[in-house]
Amino acid sequence: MPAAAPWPSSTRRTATGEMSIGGVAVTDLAATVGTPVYLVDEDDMRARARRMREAFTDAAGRVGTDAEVYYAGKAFLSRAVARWMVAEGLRIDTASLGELTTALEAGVEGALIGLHGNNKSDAELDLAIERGVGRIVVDSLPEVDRVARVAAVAGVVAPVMLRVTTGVHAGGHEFISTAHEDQKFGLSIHAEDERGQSPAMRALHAILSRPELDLIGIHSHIGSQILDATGFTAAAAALVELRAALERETGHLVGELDLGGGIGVAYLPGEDEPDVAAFARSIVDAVAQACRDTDTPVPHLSFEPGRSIAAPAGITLYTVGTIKDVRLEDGGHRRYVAVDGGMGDHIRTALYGAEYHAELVSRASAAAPVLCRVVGKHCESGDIVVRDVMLPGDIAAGDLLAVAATGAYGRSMASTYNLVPRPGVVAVREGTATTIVRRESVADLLALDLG
Ligand SMILES: Cc1ncc(COP(=O)(O)O)c(C=O)c1O
Ligand SMILES: N[C@@H](CCCC[NH3+])C(=O)O
Repeated sequence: MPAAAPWPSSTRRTATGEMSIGGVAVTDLAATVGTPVYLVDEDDMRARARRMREAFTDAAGRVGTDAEVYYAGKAFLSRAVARWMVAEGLRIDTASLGELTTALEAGVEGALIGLHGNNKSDAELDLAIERGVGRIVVDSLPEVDRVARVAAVAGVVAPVMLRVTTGVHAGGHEFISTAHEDQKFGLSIHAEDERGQSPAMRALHAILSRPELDLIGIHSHIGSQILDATGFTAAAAALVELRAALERETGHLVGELDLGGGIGVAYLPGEDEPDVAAFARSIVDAVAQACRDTDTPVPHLSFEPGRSIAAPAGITLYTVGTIKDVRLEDGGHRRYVAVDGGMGDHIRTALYGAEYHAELVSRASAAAPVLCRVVGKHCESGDIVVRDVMLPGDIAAGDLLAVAATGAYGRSMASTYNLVPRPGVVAVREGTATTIVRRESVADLLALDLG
């Protein structure tokens, strides 16, 4: 049977066609908090986090090691989300001062936080070291010195990993695939300098030469929205080989390998989500095989999924406004259904050509479906939320429309283009709605404007 639309797990429809999530009717929610609004099914997101942790720890246990899962906060982070993740046994991966501070302010211990960034600020490094962050993922050669200097001033030894690029291409759009060589992240394990050393190996040696740094691991993130494990298994083998080569050259056996995030999700009806347990087993088995091939012990493992935990647990709820039928050059029509948000709260369609699914969720309709394009209210013709979707032909102003699987990279990538304030986020669970991120107001935006 083809997969149903990827709504959060607690999604239901009443006999009158009203959608509810977490036991909360979307019509009640729209009436009380307004639209647009992001909803997150707390139980679904937590269950996804738990399943992810179990999948990787079980897979690791089968090959005699253990694994940690760091939730990638870039997908969507708030203090509540950070607490949910830690309560489910995950740690938090951060990539900016804002994410790091949010995790810390949620009460997450520094030791359970990782810090990424290809151009980390002094403030980020200072805070990470001051709060005893469990790992700083070094992304360049100059950063080796920078982290060592901050650690020296603080009088601590900083735990660091090195982010490397393996040449493996994987994932969706070019902008979200990150381990091919011609991009800004990490250091290549391939390109060699005049001494025959790769930039990654050079940086590993540099880290080992600094007493202020403890090289705890090697990291690779190959991309995002990846639907089969082949890229991960190739990257895993490359990391194990690099680790073995470093041991041969220096005698230092790195304790941990991090394979990054990137597991994909279903965005459309008919798409299947990857089986996380099978995914985890393939990756971990590839590590174990490469360790046998190189005669090295299986390392401790870690992973950084974001999208696969957050995306399907969240939706965006909009109110329909202007509807326009536009005549096309081929004589046909396209129905433009404008909603009260748009590319400000939903940039992935414009940025990556991402595809989404939307439905009328405030009532049932027996009207024949028509091909629609859901657009926003911004001053930009590329302001498209859902490029093509069948909606009932009687869709009208005032109807509520929900877009599925917006829980990751929706609110976290939102902007205030056209000075449109960003929507809030409401967590729903067992009939209760809790605002976890307040809706922005025009007054908030004006408060930044000093005249
Ligand atoms: C270093 C790193 N870790 C983790 C992630 C999370 O990826 P995803 O949300 O695809 O799981 C990303 C983003 O792609 C990343 O750059
Ligand atoms: N922002 C990307 C994912 C992160 C890519 C970079 N790490 C997306 O919406 O798909």
